[in-house]
Amino acid sequence: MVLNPVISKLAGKLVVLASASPRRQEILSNAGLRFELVPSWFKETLDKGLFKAPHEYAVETAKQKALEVARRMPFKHLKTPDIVIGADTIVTVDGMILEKPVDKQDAYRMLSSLSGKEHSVFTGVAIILCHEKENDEVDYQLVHFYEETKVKFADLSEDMLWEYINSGEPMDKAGGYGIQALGGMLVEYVHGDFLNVVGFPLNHFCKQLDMIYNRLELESGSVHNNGTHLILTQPSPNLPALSKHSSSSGPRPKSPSASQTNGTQSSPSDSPIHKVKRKDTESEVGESSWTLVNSLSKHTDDAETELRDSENTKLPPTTSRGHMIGHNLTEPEDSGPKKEELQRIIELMDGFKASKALFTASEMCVFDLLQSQPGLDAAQVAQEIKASEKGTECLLEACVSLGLLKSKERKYQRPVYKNTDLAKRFLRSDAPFSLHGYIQHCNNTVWPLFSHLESAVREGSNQHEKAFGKKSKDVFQDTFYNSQEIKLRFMNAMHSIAKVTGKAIATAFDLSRFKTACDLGGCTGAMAYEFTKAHPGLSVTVFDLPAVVEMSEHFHPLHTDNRVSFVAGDFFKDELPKADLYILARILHDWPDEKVHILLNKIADASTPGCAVLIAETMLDGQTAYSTLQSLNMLAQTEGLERTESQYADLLNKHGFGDTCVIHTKNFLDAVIAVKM
Ligand SMILES: Cc1cn([C@@H]2O[C@H](COP(=O)(O)OP(=O)(O)OP(=O)(O)O)[C@@H](O)[C@H]2O)c(=O)[nH]c1=O
Repeated sequence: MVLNPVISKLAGKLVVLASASPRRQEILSNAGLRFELVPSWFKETLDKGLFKAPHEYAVETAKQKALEVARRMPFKHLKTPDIVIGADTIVTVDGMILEKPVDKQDAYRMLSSLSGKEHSVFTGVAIILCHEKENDEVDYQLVHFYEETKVKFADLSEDMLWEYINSGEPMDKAGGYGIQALGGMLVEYVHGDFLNVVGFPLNHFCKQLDMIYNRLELESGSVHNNGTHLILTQPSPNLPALSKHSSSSGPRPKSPSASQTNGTQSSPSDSPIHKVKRKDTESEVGESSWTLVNSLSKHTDDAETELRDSENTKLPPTTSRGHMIGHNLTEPEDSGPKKEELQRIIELMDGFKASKALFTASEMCVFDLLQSQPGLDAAQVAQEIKASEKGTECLLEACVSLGLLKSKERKYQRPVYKNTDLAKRFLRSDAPFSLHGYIQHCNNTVWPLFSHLESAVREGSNQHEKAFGKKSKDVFQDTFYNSQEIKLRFMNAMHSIAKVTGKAIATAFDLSRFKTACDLGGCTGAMAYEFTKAHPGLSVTVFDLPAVVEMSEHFHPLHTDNRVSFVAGDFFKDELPKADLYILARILHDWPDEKVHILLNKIADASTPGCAVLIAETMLDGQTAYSTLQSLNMLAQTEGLERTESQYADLLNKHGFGDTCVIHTKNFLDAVIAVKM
């Protein structure tokens, strides 16, 4: 194809877009690129002060986003991509770098600083070429560039500013505006690539791909693997585009990575060639936007450390399949356990004690009591909760050390206790975001099941029989909805989680084109109400078992919304209500693939092209302790398991749902939406 000779060169390669930006996804898929979506977890927190120019910051952030995904995929997705693309868009005005606003005030600050002025939009792009070697190691090769576009805003009145901010559009966009939508009305002129402002400089990207796949190979045949690390030898000096981009990309970034490079010798800045030396490999590379990832080793190691630090585990470097490499056979002499090491292990061993202290205080209504009567001492609390003084004092002190209560020492008197803000927000039973119901479920159901975790792991199945003396064919019918008391407790638990996560899920995607939704297994309707709150044109039918629907009215909000209705039925057996959008929030993780297929098949039958499925689950891609432990939880508790975003995409694909888009909401749940083709 003449129009995209480069894009077609990528056919058959595993191209990964390391971005959650729907605009980048759209620009690249409109260009005919087929890619897998793996949003980066790299946090955009590089110190801007370390960069000489704003574009260097954007390029470095793009690199780190792409590298994080390139390094994660072989472990977490068990496949190595061929190419990973990362990007970062920033707006600069008056020497400031503007990223996405954190709230409305921040959006106001950004937009008023742009009013009546010209500003620059920079998008940094990183392309990582991954080469898997026979020994399972992966070589990375990095190409990066940036594009600048100048944009001039008209003078913005206060009314315009606030109307625009209240439209919600600014919140996920650099500089607080979207030129492709309502924000276009604020713009007087654009000099440069429009798509660069939207989030991805497509033209420049195609030129870079052309360089990688066409000219470079043709003109110098120079991409080769020397057996140790992939080296890009000096590009032919008569590659005009390369040198042109090199100058348009500015000098090699003096980012922290470049300055801290281990074993890299930079040549004088006027020389087009510098040497890269690593281990026993030496080669020359042309000065351009080409950089060897190996020469970024310090920074990538930093990125890796950052990831692992968040899990508080330090591991030696690993290969793509997780084997340890670079390990000396003879261990260095052990200087004895370090305090932090021991502390980490002890924290893990004691985790269950902390959980049980929280459950106990919650079950004994300590947080409710201290909310209504703050400042009680241990004896007074003991009297109120009808418990021993000694035991109560131990429990209160444990809660203080866990950050759930505050204590105030008094001279010659016993300390008094109050809730911390955390307890006020989440632990008292009447708080809007109360997790009291979920904590009760954890204490009464999950705890006994988890005490049989070893059996669950050995047998690969739930532990209801061992924990509750009852074999269950269907955990919902036989256990959770078996008695009124247990059913209410379970519904309370689901209600509290839906209230805490509902808004993030309801606002994860633009759902304005949908008029009707059906929340399958929507329980008390808490999630449905969040959807109708967020989308004024949407009506939601909650579809759940008759036993659930008959109790749901106990949970309806004071001001009921007639756009939420309830229909009783079994989604495996009965006909599903017709809807444009089917919501499955924390449903699929309860079931094995066979049952998920039955349900998705029924949804596909009820859907016409353009209808969509929205799945809200904790996705394993995060590999946070929360998601992996939640998977163990599903093992011990249900027939299901947690899955990765690509597993959900595959399941949906099999039933004719495509154009999958994933959002990590930074709340308990992630969201995937896919459209019926
Ligand atoms: C100026 C402008 C920006 N954007 C969006 O702003 C986000 C920038 O943020 P980012 O950090 O570069 O990307 P992200 O959205 O966080 O995604 P990720 O790649 O995962 O970091 C991107 O979305 C862009 O489209 C628009 O949609 N229109 C505009 O006119």
